[in-house]
Amino acid sequence: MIVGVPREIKRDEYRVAMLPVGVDELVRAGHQVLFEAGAGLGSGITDAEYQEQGARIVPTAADVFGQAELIVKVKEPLPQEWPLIRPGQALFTYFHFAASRELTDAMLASGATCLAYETLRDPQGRLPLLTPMSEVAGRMSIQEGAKYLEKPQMGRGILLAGVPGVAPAHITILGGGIVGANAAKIAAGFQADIAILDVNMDRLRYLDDIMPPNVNVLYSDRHTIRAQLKLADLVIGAVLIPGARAPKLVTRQDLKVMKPGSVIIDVAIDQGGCIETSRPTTHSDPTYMDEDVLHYCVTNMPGAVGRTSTFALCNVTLPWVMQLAERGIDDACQELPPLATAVNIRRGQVTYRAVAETFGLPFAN
Ligand SMILES: NC(=O)C1=CN([C@@H]2O[C@H](COP(=O)(O)OP(=O)(O)OC[C@H]3O[C@@H](n4cnc5c(N)ncnc54)[C@H](O)[C@@H]3O)[C@@H](O)[C@H]2O)C=CC1
Ligand SMILES: CC(=O)C(=O)O
Repeated sequence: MIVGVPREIKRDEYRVAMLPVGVDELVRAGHQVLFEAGAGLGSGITDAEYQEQGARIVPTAADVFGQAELIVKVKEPLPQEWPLIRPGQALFTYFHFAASRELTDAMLASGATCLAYETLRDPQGRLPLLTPMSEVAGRMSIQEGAKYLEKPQMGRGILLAGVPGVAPAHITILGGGIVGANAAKIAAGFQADIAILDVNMDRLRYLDDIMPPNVNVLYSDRHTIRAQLKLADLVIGAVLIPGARAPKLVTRQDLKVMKPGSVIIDVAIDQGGCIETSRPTTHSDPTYMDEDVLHYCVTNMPGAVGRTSTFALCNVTLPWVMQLAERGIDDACQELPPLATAVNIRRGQVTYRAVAETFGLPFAN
């Protein structure tokens, strides 16, 4: 199979979808790998390093899309890339379809098979291709929150840890999954005062067992969320209903009870965001003020720490790329149930129920 890796063109996206070891494995198995020139540079990997493993470097994205049967990417294709996608081609990347009707329509029209990293489920029900980036974003959310709570960044002027005689910051984390647990772990190290809210009681019991005493776990309902918003200096949005648009747990009206200059990091923005006032931002222009609350809603947080994130992502994607190349796209998806759960769109039809329901589109099983 010809596998292609284009350069990521999203703003401030420094990840690349394959490491030199991935090229080595594919070439050893008899496949060809095409790389767009410079694709790895944001993560500190040169064309020569890929070439040494047998990759063919081509000058443009059009060369990659024009020849490859399987495109392996990091972020969703952007409008400039849409015309390059061919019917029958397969794309393996983050899509987050529920956040964008335009992207969904474009991929339906393309005739391609779209395998989304974020919905691939393993036999234990976990999301192994989302997990490493959620670990990165969860950990990053606290360092970004700490920065934006500083007064020159428009925050309240609060130090997460406090000092002897002055209370630490209160951090409310909506959703206690991978992002939430990683955010709590880092925030706990800062000695902040933390509450994690979730609707999954088993998860809350588990977090209660493993977290230090400055982390409390609470059941997530309207009243508890509102009570927390009054206390919070920093809110982390970390809920997920896989494949679906994120539920809006906080309305514009709710923000009125928050302290002026408090900060929201809505990590769930890639699925539309869990705060009514959230809208996507970029690393170059990450924040805006609404209702006196500073919002940070960057849709590719791990892109800023591209080198760490590239290694973390490629460690988990490569085995699935190998399966797709070895078995062929359709056979791999029929024979391996986790790959079937990644297929969101196939040849003009929506094949992921939550995406179909989000947009009222027909669902094809
Ligand atoms: N902005 C970015 O760059 C990145 C965003 N993400 C996103 O972060 C979000 C969270 O991801 P993960 O932690 O991996 O998901 P996860 O599935 O591990 O955790 C989500 C949690 O939300 C909980 N939840 C669902 N409904 C809830 C409600 N009403 N109230 C409270 N909790 C609720 C679930 O029970 C679950 O524990 C996803 O949208 C993911 O795509 C992940 C990585 C990077
Ligand atoms: C999960 C995701 O959207 C990202 O890592 O950018």
